[in-house]
Amino acid sequence: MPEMLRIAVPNKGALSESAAAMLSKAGYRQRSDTKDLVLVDDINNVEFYYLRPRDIAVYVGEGTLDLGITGRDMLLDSGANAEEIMALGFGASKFRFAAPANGAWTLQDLNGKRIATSYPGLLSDYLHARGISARLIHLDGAVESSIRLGVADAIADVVETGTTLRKAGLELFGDPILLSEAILVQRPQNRGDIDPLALAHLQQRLSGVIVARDYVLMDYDIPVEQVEEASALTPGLESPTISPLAKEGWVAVRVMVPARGHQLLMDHLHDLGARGILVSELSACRL
Ligand SMILES: Nc1ncnc2c1ncn2[C@@H]1O[C@H](COP(=O)(O)OP(=O)(O)OP(=O)(O)O)[C@@H](O)[C@H]1O
Ligand SMILES: O=P(O)(O)OC[C@H]1O[C@H](OP(=O)(O)OP(=O)(O)O)[C@H](O)[C@@H]1O
Ligand SMILES: [Mg+2]
Repeated sequence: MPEMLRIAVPNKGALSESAAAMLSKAGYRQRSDTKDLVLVDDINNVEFYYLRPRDIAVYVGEGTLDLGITGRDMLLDSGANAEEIMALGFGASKFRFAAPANGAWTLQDLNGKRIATSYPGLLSDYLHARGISARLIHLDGAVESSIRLGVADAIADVVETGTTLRKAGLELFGDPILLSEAILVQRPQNRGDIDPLALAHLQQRLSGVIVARDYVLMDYDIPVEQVEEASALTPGLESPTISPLAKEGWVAVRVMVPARGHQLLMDHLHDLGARGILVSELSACRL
């Protein structure tokens, strides 16, 4: 039996529920009590450690744990030696500058100013690379209040919908500093090997969940003369499966299509002459 894979999972915060849900869909046991710190999944030979997402890159970077789920922004901010190996398609956010509305700020205006942030590592790398010298004010959270309260002139913070910024009377400026999402990280190669087969299975399972989330399975019948045009609309991931139908001159097509916009696709296929168009949700897949 190879050694148990040890995986860190966010214990709370913006990423924790989606991370646990993704692992459950991928067939792994997850904790039922949010106070549990460790969970052993014997069947899959995996041990899950529930940790603060900010600390996960540190544990994995030090090689104490094999793998972890965290935010790309948190990995880069930590400066830890963990390596991003897969984007997980949830927990998307932008890391951006903001300042009081109508101030018409530019990046260069930050020279000599105070910038509040919970991500000082990420921010100082960015400013340094652009030759901007500013004073960083490191706060734990609720960074949007720092300007009104007089400890900063501008902020660099996580923005998802932008609601928090607007409520604080702030507006964005400059390009996004970073586009972040939840990622899978692995420990550096020089900190010991990860069983390659176990890692491949984990990644295949997670990819399967991502694809099952973003695609649906579509079946339709169509006259042979129209099948080429229909296939161009529904090329599938590799290519559509086309089978003969008992009805002369017709074929059946089975193909995966993006979940987003599939109703519009059904309109177009129907206009082309397709009939019996069925859509089924995917619960899992392995490509
Ligand atoms: N709306 C959001 N608010 C905060 N973080 C978000 C949001 N959407 C996605 N994220 C991502 O989630 C991660 C932050 O997670 P979390 O909320 O646990 O951190 P935290 O703000 O430091 O913790 P806490 O708020 O519990 O003190 C980052 O990778 C961030 O990019
Ligand atoms: O663009 P929005 O959708 O408004 O989301 C972004 C806000 O949410 C997060 O705060 P959180 O609730 O994690 O509190 P914190 O600042 O104390 O971490 C983040 O730090 C922003 O303040
Ligand atoms: Mg937060």
